[in-house]
Amino acid sequence: MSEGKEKKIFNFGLLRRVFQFAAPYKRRFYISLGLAILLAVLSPIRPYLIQLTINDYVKDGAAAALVDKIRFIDIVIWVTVIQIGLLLIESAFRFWFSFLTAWLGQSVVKDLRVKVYRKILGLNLSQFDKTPIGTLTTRTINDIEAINDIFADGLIPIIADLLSIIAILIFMFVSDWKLTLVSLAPFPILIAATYVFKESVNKSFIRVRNAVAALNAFVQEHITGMPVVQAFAAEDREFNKFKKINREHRNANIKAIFAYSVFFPVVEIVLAVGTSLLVWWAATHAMQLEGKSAEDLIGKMISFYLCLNLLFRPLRVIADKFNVLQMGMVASERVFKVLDNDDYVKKDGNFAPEQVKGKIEFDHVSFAYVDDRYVLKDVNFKAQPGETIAIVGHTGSGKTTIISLINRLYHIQKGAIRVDDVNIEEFQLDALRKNVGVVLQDVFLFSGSVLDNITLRNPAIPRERVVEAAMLIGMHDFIMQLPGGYDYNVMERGSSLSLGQRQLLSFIRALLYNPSILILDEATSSVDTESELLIQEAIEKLIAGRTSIVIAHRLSTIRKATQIIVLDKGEVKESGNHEELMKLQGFYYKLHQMQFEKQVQG
Ligand SMILES: Nc1ncnc2c1ncn2[C@@H]1O[C@H](COP(=O)(O)OP(=O)(O)OP(=O)(O)O)[C@@H](O)[C@H]1O
Repeated sequence: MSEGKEKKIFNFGLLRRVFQFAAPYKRRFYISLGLAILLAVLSPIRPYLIQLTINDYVKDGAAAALVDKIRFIDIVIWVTVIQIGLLLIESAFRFWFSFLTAWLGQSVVKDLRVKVYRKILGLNLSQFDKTPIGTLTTRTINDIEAINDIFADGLIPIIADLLSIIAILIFMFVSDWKLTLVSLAPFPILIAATYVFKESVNKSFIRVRNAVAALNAFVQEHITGMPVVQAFAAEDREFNKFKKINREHRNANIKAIFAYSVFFPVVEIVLAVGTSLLVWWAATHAMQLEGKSAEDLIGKMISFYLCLNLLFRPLRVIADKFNVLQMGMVASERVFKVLDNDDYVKKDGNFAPEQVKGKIEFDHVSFAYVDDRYVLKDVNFKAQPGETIAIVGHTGSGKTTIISLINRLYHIQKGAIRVDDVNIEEFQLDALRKNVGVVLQDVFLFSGSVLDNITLRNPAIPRERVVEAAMLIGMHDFIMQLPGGYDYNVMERGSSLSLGQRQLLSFIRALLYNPSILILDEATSSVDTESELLIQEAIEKLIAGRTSIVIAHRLSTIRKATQIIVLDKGEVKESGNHEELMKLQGFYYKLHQMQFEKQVQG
């Protein structure tokens, strides 16, 4: 996002939308606003009481002390008790106010995060191709946290501070406008300093945030890619890059700290000058006045001194709060962009069969991931229930794309894909996907137990069925050898298991869900002969009785396929069974010689 956009503070539409999320907590929201008003009204009372006490009791009391010492002491004690009482009430309200605004912020954050995550879960896969993972993580974690600050440290506290500033100013002006003007004479300096400070801190904050994002992205990426870094002995180079990003992070923070270090002494100096002017004016004028007027002025001077302190307290932090508000607004704009993304998977079909028979048809299908760069061109094929279709072709020919389209991970631009003669667009998405089992080459495992990874935490699948399926696939003995067996904790992304083992686990998963259609992307990695046999047998068991579409890398799978589709640059070059295609001596024949014959030799 450009910095120009970051500057936009008061986008009221945006603010209104943020506050709509507080609607379920309306009562607490209004209570916090009420408290803000109450605190504002309370703020000038203490200075006023002091003024009153000094004017009406202390100076009179001095005279009265000669007459009625006991009565004078009584009054002073009472005034002190009232002062303490007021302070306690104010503190209690302030605690309630801070707690409520923080509570509101956290509740809004909780609701928003659920909404954003639900949205992310439903986004079309093409969105994940376009948006880096780090960005979506930032939206769900950091940006939403910044929205919390709009409530806890932003708008409502700013309203509370402004109201108390206004209340104190009114009191001061009503009490003595000349004295007010004199003591506030250095204020324009403060306003200018606040403005400069706000701008400078804001710029530093943007730099800090970018630096944090860069640090996060760098560490995340390099820990994931550590095998590559170490294998290519790139540690030193990467370490130096890290140091550079880290230095930028420190520099950005130091800029912000510098602004704070200049601003706070400036505030203190302005306060001191204001106080000196107040004392100087009151003292010189008191000397020129006589009797009651002179004594009143002294009372006012003391209460104004308190007022100045009360004024400066919110002023010191208001610039900071404006920054927090501004950050929150920028963050909310980004979060709403995710919420407003209408490229989500539309579950609009209503055909929801329990179990499909498994007929698949690609009817003149053309597809492009981006604009009109078609990666599949006019693809046609049919698979009858129970048949196995093997897709072969060079790398980048569109094999993975074909299998991604069957369960509607992407929408096709031209043609139609039908399952049981019904266009897949007319299926209810869940129903379609329940019928299409997918086993990918790079099996993604979540951190959790082997059992959790097989069932995907579906409580409807009992452990016994998992064991049964594992036995059928031939994985049971292997799993039992792991420490903890089915409860063995698979590390993040399954790195503690080999590629072949991971694929076998996902075979068990597919078998359990018992889909009528199976999509299988065979792992290309070479495994030892024993595992190879295990995998071959498992594949046979897996595809038996289902319509299977296999991106085949094994000659054994290809030979057994009912039909082989030969893809080249997104087009079907040839199709038929192994014998037919070999006889043709065309594209498949050459591919076979190049890719598969070495398997026979090997
Ligand atoms: N998410 C994506 N966004 C944009 N283009 C993509 C995307 N995925 C694949 N492509 C492009 O589509 C074309 C077909 O890719 P696909 O992954 O289907 O090939 P493949 O035959 O499965 O290759 P391989 O055998 O290497 O897995 C390639 O040119 C690829 O660059």
